[in-house]
Amino acid sequence: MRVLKARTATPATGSAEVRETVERIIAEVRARGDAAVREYSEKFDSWSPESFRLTEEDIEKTVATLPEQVIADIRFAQGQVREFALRQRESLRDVEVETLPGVVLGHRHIPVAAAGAYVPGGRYPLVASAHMTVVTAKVAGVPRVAACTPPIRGEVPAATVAAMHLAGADEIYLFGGVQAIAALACGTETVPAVNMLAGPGNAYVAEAKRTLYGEVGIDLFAGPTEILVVADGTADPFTVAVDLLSQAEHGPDSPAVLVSTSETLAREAMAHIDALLPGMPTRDMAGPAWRDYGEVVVVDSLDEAYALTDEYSFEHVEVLTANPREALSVLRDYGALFLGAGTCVSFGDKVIGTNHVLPTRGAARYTGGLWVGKYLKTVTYQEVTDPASSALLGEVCGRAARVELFEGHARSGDVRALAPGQRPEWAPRT
Ligand SMILES: NC(=O)c1ccc[n+]([C@@H]2O[C@H](COP(=O)([O-])OP(=O)(O)OC[C@H]3O[C@@H](n4cnc5c(N)ncnc54)[C@H](O)[C@@H]3O)[C@@H](O)[C@H]2O)c1
Ligand SMILES: N[C@H](CO)Cc1c[nH]c[nH+]1
Ligand SMILES: [Zn+2]
Repeated sequence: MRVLKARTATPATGSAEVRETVERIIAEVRARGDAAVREYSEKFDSWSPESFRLTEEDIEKTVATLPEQVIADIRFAQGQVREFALRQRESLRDVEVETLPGVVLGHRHIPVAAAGAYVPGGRYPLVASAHMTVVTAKVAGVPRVAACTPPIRGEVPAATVAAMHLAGADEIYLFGGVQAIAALACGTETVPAVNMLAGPGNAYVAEAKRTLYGEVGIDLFAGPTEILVVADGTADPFTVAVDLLSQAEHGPDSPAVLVSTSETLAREAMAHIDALLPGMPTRDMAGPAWRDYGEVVVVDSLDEAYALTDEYSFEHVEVLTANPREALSVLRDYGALFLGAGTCVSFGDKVIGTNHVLPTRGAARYTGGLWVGKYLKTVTYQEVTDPASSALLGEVCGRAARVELFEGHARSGDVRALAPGQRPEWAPRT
């Protein structure tokens, strides 16, 4: 393995500075509600409207400002996301089985009653995150979806508001950052609390969700964007360079990694990046990201490339090789996989229909991305209608509980093992 370019910085996600800031803002919002939300919104976003929640009239006026093509494209993307989410929902069957005569065990998928959908907006208006969070929640059957996004440079992000509205959001708030996450999780005088939070965000937003987990549910840890490209000598180095920069532009803390079996391709891709960066309108993000978090590694075989890719456990993995589909059965740890040159991470981000809210910072080792299943609670139930089965279970339960020294549990089993009218020997004589 040869490293042609190494990263020079460590991401701030989860750093002491981020954790302290997050804890302070959450404590303030918990203690002082709307007043604290307003203070932090003023401080970080120069934003202090009369009400953070948009009225129906505000929403209609905002949607009306947008060109028809923008609305049509939002509808197209939401149609793709909805279609895939519906199919995924259909794949989740309720289960009911009889494991012994008259012993019925089952599970049901019940949507959470209220979900918060965070749509990022600090640097870019992430319109598509509204499709991913709100459409998916609605397909899951969540009755109340409260969506929020920060203003973008002091302006209402009109396309994001339209996307939230068209996706079916029940409430739309214009606030962002930790204060928004805390308001939705803890509730304030004007923001009813939700049961679960979903959506991506910067290091502060991701850390806020992690901190509040337990008090509310969260979808997953979805922080600053990451991309890893696996390429062999058949890949186009220009496409490799363009795709790496496509995600580096998210922010100066977005890692972009190339793992290649071809040193020639790797060097050509690096040269293209150097040539492309100065003319890129988003070079202020992509430039530092590539400089500090860009990596290029040359490996001896695709097997080595796949092993290294699993080690990185990145959010996005593009496979640009002669036989990209091979990676599907080999790779284990990634958020989303993009097979072949016909597609790219940007398709997943915007239009193709898979969800772009994905695990970062190694979370792909234990979870996939957002999907309908994340908004559902899989709960079990049981019923025993055959007295003989109830008696059998009671006997085994009594013995098993006494092995664990749980006399109270054992007695619940005992009473099911008795004939009608019988009393256990441990029952007090009256
Ligand atoms: N993993 C995923 O699925 C995924 C998907 C889309 C986007 N993303 C990531 O989402 C992020 C979006 O970040 P963003 O910043 O543009 O928008 P954001 O909405 O996540 O964060 C903006 C908010 O951060 C707060 N903030 C900014 N500086 C702060 C500070 N110093 N202290 C406390 N709070 C502060 C502000 O209140 C602001 O409203 C990017 O990192 C992007 O890569 C991830
Ligand atoms: N790449 C992001 C996920 O990390 C999603 C996104 C939306 N728009 C642009 N990008
Ligand atoms: Zn992106």
